[in-house]
Amino acid sequence: MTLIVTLATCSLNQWALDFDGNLERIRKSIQLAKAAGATIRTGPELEITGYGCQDHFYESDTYRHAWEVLAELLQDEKCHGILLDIGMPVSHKGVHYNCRIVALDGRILLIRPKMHLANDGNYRELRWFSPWTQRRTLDEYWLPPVVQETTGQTKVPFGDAVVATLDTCVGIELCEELFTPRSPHIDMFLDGVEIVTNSSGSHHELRKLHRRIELIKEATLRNGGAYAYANQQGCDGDRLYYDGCALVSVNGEVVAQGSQFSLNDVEVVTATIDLDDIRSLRGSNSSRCMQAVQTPPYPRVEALISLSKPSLALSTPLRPTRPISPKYHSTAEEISLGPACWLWDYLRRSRMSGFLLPLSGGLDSCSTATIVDSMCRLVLLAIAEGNEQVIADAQRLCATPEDPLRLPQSPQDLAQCIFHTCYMGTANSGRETRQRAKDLAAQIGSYHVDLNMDSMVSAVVTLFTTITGKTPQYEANGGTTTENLALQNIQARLRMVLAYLFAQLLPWTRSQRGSLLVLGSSNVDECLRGYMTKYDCSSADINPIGGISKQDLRTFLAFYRDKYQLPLYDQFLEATPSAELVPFSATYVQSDEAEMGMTYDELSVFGRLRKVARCGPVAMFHKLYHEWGSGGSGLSALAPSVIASKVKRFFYYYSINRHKMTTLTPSYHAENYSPDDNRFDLRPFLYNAGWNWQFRKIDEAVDKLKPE
Ligand SMILES: Nc1ncnc2c1ncn2[C@@H]1O[C@H](COP(=O)(O)OP(=O)(O)OC[C@H]2O[C@@H]([n+]3cccc(C(=O)O)c3)[C@H](O)[C@@H]2O)[C@@H](O)[C@H]1O
Ligand SMILES: Nc1ncnc2c1ncn2[C@@H]1O[C@H](COP(=O)(O)OP(=O)(O)OP(=O)(O)O)[C@@H](O)[C@H]1O
Ligand SMILES: NC(=O)CC[C@H](N)C(=O)O
Repeated sequence: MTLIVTLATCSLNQWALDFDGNLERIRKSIQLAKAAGATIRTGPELEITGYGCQDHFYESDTYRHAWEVLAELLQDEKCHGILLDIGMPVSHKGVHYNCRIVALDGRILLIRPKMHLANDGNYRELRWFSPWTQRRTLDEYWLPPVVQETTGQTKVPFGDAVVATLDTCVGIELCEELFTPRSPHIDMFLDGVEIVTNSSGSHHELRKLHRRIELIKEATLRNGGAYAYANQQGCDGDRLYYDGCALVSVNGEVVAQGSQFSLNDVEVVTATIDLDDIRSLRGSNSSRCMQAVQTPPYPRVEALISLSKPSLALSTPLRPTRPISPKYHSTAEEISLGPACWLWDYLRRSRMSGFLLPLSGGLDSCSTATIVDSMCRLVLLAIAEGNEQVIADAQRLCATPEDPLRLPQSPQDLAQCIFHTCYMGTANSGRETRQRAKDLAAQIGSYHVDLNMDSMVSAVVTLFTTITGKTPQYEANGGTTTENLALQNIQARLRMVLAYLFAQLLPWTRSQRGSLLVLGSSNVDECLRGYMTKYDCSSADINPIGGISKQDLRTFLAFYRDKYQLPLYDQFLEATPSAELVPFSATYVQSDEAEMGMTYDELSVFGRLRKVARCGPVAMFHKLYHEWGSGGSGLSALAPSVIASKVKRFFYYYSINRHKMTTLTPSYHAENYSPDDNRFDLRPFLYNAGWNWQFRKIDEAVDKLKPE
């Protein structure tokens, strides 16, 4: 007889330590799962506390409140009648674990601690938790009073076990366990487990989803079985955007997939599967059966529930969900959606009134502005779909004394309420950049200010002259490089001061309440090279593009131009990137790439080799010799000495400017070659920029490559 099971997994927009909000989102997901006919529900990793609590996982309050929230869920009868798999931290015998709680009808059946912790890149789970290393072993966990009173239980099994229901067997995996070479699901599936849940706290990185989906498909491809993946979604209080994409795979195929980027706080994804499909596939695979016989059994805890329904006996027959092709966004789409969703969460959760962006008419600040535009479009779509949370948040932001429940009527209308742009010109600013900034602001609908700040610059320079008796000059007027840089940096830095002043007072001038978040727009490449003034407009409150490369930003703007038919973007794409901080003439215009001594495309290559391929100067030279030199596939091979000088120049500038990364504005994490010193790329910031030993080795290699 066919046994049909409806599984529910979900993406929840949890927020670190927001226990009320997290509880309500979990509760809602359980109710939606039940309404969809599901008999088992899984949710994101550490969903009760939020994944990103970080050092709050040292605090006993975090554990105490997690139990209190769990007790509320257990005693809520609307959450009974379904097998629940809920995430929270648990302290056992003085050790902290990242756990899943399996519960049914108000009773806890099992606490399953994570066995393989995530500890690279942005992940630091070993800082707060220990892995449970006792394979297939159970201990007794004595419940805290708040749960004892609720469930009537005093102790429950704690450890590595699976859950036997009346008709099937369920295993549990937590996020990173899927990514390890010897994932627990392999042995669990071999031991007769038919459904594995995976609860994740997995954040977005451009082009990363493929890997995750391949691993999930692979999990059920060789062994047969069903795999239900849940993830957190949204900004839970940090630089990371968790990108949902709850998913169910059966026998190597995806049968259900949720959104990767969304403003919905609760998204439940269900799939109906036929257990017979799993059993018949397994029975026909002889080599798998032989391995299964040899697999040591897992301890089983019993759940007195039948997850399946005999499909033919139902008045409305349930049909297994058909396989689908997984959906992947292009990189440009990912940029238009991920940072936009993150900005919306940040804005509403910070309770600020909107954004202020110094808009220069260049590509970078144009990209930041475009991401805000994308956010406004997403908000309007969510309002049209009746998303109650988005409606409430938009009403708070757009309220007027006359209409406290005012809702924006268009993306431009929303931008007019919350988005402020400011062109801060000097004598060195070009007419074209000023006009482009104005045109872009009009297109997006931002409240735009176009000002000149020469009086401010000359006041500071005059003060300096009065005190020192010296007047710095631009190089073009006979000044030294130092004078030239100082005159540029003072313009750039005063823009930052002005930006914060306007962010604080612009709403007041418009009879609005509150103040604005200052947005930054340095991209990952210029940060890496240090081609920016420390504490200028790069020192903003948050930066949606700080983790995105110039190359990807160009692709993003071209995509946006085509998607919404906005020819104005051509002007930004065609313009030569320039800081416009020195006098220009008929024969000279400042250009980023000329001043940096390298192109943005080269910087992307250096950046990836430095961080992703973990290259020091010598390894980078070797790799680039194969890539760009005569051994490479490129048409115009570069001489070893040319490659050597490019590598040395990069490392020189990277190292003298590394200190700028310590004060980098918090940015949306998007790239695996991000130089973010605070969380992702932990390195010294005082280097011997001569790299004497390393550069000598490069010179020796170049000598060896010279023809005899
Ligand atoms: N090792 C170290 N540890 C800690 N701090 C250190 C330091 N070395 C210098 N510093 C500090 O950093 C300062 C130097 O940094 P900073 O003031 O930024 O100045 P700096 O890096 O010398 O110059 C700014 C760079 O950005 C370029 N730029 C300027 C303006 C705008 C743009 C643009 O794209 O819009 C680009 C400009 O061409 C130049 O390459 C020093 O005066 C000192 O205060
Ligand atoms: N004239 C200006 N008015 C307002 N903000 C400015 C101005 N010039 C620079 N800024 C701010 O300083 C940041 C850094 O300038 P930068 O020249 O590196 O970037 P950009 O002009 O946006 O892009 P690009 O590097 O492609 O020219 C800008 O993104 C912008 O936020
Ligand atoms: N929370 C986790 O275990 C996440 C780790 C995993 N490598 C990921 O990026 O999704």
